[in-house]
Amino acid sequence: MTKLSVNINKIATLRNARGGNVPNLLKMAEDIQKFGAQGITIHPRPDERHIRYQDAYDLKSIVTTEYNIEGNPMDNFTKMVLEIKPTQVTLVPDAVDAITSNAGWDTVKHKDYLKEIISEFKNNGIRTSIFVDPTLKMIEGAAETGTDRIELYTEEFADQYALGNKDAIKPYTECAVLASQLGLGINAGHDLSLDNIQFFKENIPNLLEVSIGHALISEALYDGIEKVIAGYLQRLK
Ligand SMILES: CC(=O)[C@@H](O)[C@H](O)COP(=O)(O)O
Ligand SMILES: NCC(=O)COP(=O)(O)O
Repeated sequence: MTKLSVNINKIATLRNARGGNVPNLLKMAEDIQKFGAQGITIHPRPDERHIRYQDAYDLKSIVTTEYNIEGNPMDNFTKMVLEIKPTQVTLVPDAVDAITSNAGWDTVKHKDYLKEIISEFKNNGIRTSIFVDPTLKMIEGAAETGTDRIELYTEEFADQYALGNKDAIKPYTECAVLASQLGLGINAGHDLSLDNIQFFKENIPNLLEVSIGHALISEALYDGIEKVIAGYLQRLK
């Protein structure tokens, strides 16, 4: 089975737009789990433009499924993760000012750095995953860091699939096969959606978890809009 971990960054984006507490991030996290999602993912960024560091602490007691915190292991992030002790930390090499994640780790160049930080998280009982592009060399490098899992960076697959290029799955399948052979667990994420998730799942052996946010929250808006408009019209009669 592949677990669905819902990334709630976009709920926080909406909340922050007005400075109040609507939508309520903690209530949404509770409900998302009540509706069956098997995990909650957050990716706090240094400018706290969506998830705030305080949200990460507040969510600790709300997330009763798998709590996955993603980010670049700079000092503040690492301190926070070690204090919260989520189920999993996913390390992403994004720049401080990145609009969104846009690359995986160079697991060869940064092997020693990753080894050190991964062992610190693991010694604290936190499962580790590292965000990687779908290239065999990066998977081999990942295995040498001691990480429990990798997260395949799926933006390229999602872009190509939307253009009708189903062959774009091939490097992901090859990397998943190699990762399994090397004893790595396999997660995936970025731009996965209702359109592409089934094809992705069917072609990736041993896919343990997907984290999905941007498309899922957008789809929830589209799916909910008819009901909400009807509710307003009813009250305006
Ligand atoms: C690692 C990854 O692909 C996601 O965490 C994504 O980067 C979400 O971050 P934003 O919501 O800030 O785009
Ligand atoms: N790790 C990927 C993630 O959490 C969600 O990415 P996206 O669905 O917002 O692109």
